Amino acid sequence: MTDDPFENMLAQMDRAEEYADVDHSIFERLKHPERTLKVTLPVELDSGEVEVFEGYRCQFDSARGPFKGGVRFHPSVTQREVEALAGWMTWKTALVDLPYGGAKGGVICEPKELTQNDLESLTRRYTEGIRRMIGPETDVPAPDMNTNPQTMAWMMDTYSMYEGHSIPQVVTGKPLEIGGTPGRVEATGRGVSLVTERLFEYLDRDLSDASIAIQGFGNVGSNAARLLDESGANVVATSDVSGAAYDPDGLDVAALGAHVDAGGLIEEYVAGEYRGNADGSSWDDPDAITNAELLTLDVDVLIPAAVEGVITADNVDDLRASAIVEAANGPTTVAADKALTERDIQVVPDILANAGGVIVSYLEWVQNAQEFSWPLETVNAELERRIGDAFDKTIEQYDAKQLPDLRTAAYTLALERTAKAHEYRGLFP
Ligand SMILES: NC(=O)C1=CN([C@@H]2O[C@H](COP(=O)(O)OP(=O)(O)OC[C@H]3O[C@@H](n4cnc5c(N)ncnc54)[C@H](O)[C@@H]3O)[C@@H](O)[C@H]2O)C=CC1
Ligand SMILES: O=C(O)CCC(=O)C(=O)O
Repeated sequence: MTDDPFENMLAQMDRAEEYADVDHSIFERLKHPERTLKVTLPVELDSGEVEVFEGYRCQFDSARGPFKGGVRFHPSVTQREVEALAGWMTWKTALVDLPYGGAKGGVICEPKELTQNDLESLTRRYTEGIRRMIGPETDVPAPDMNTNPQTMAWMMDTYSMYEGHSIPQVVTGKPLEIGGTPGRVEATGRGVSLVTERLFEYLDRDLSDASIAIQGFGNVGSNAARLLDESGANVVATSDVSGAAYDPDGLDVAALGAHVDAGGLIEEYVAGEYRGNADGSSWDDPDAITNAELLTLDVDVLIPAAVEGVITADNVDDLRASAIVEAANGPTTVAADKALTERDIQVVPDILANAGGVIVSYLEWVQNAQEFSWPLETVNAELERRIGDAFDKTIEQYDAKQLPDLRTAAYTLALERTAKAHEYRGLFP
């Protein structure tokens, strides 16, 4: 089996093809990104050195509307990864029925080693590099790993400088003060929490009795943990790149959030070096475990919310969770997926589970176009309606067609919708 996320995305498509009502020639067309731009980004760092970074923007498919997708800053970014992520964006926007195609961007860098000035210079350089590709009607970036509202503000400002006037809707996930929407920062985590609740309703199980392990405590993982904790579930483990914290009686999610917001690592938290209150003392005393151990905990729900390719043929037999909700993009390889299906472990696929972010990005974009702003309650209600509807349609497809798993159900819907758009538009000769 391959570690290449693009091959994994193609293999997921192949698994769905036999059940999807899609002409094989159009299906073959859907396996190729429309275009990928590679940019070279020389940046003068605060240290005085000039470092040359590399970045990408892949526009995968635009049959259903403008390209849409986040920008990732991470040392392991590759062109293939960005192309896989752009493909997943295409299936995600189709599944949740947004009038968008799919795109993704990435810059190879280690943000932890860069100052705030360095990050601003790099972001502006990257935006300049891809600015002929993006635009409010063509391709609309958003945050992903290691990027945030501040990154989007720099992108919006750089793009606007070249255009000569402010164009807020060129990116989503902006700060509120420059056209962001309430609810975007926590939207992906909120969607993960809503989808987990729906899954438990569908399985006729009680979420308030459930134990949950979440790999990754960044934007998505921490918000999912907070909202699931608030809904009564028991978050027993979480992690970051430094390691994992585990307490079978349940973690103090609020304390962990305060620690991480103050710049703390999970390995410091489990060592008792707590940054959340003035005297540095911690009242939570979890065990230190590894990220690998977190994945195999005996829990009701496992939520991978960090990087792709963490559930593989090598560890799938050791997994003990009875359900998996994929908050990260592409956390499960196809080989592992088949094993999970055979073991009857329900997996809510990434293109459904983490779609809350792009749904609220769409709501931000619509508000920008209308030059009108909505209150948080309206945004959250619309998020719940849209992700709930996509969940129900995926379940209907799964039950009606007796499909092997929820990913196949989600992919058949997404592929059929995207193929239909190609047929109507006549992009297929
Ligand atoms: N931010 C968003 O709105 C969306 C994000 N996603 C996906 O969710 C995942 C997480 O994204 P964010 O929370 O935005 O990123 P983030 O940068 O805010 O947080 C990432 C978290 O994962 C941890 N991490 C990184 N590498 C790791 C590793 N090798 N092992 C264990 N933990 C590791 C980090 O320490 C951090 O806690 C990604 O797969 C991303 O593509 C999906 C949809 C939308
Ligand atoms: O909010 C968006 O437009 C895209 C978020 C994203 O990158 C993702 O869903 O993977």
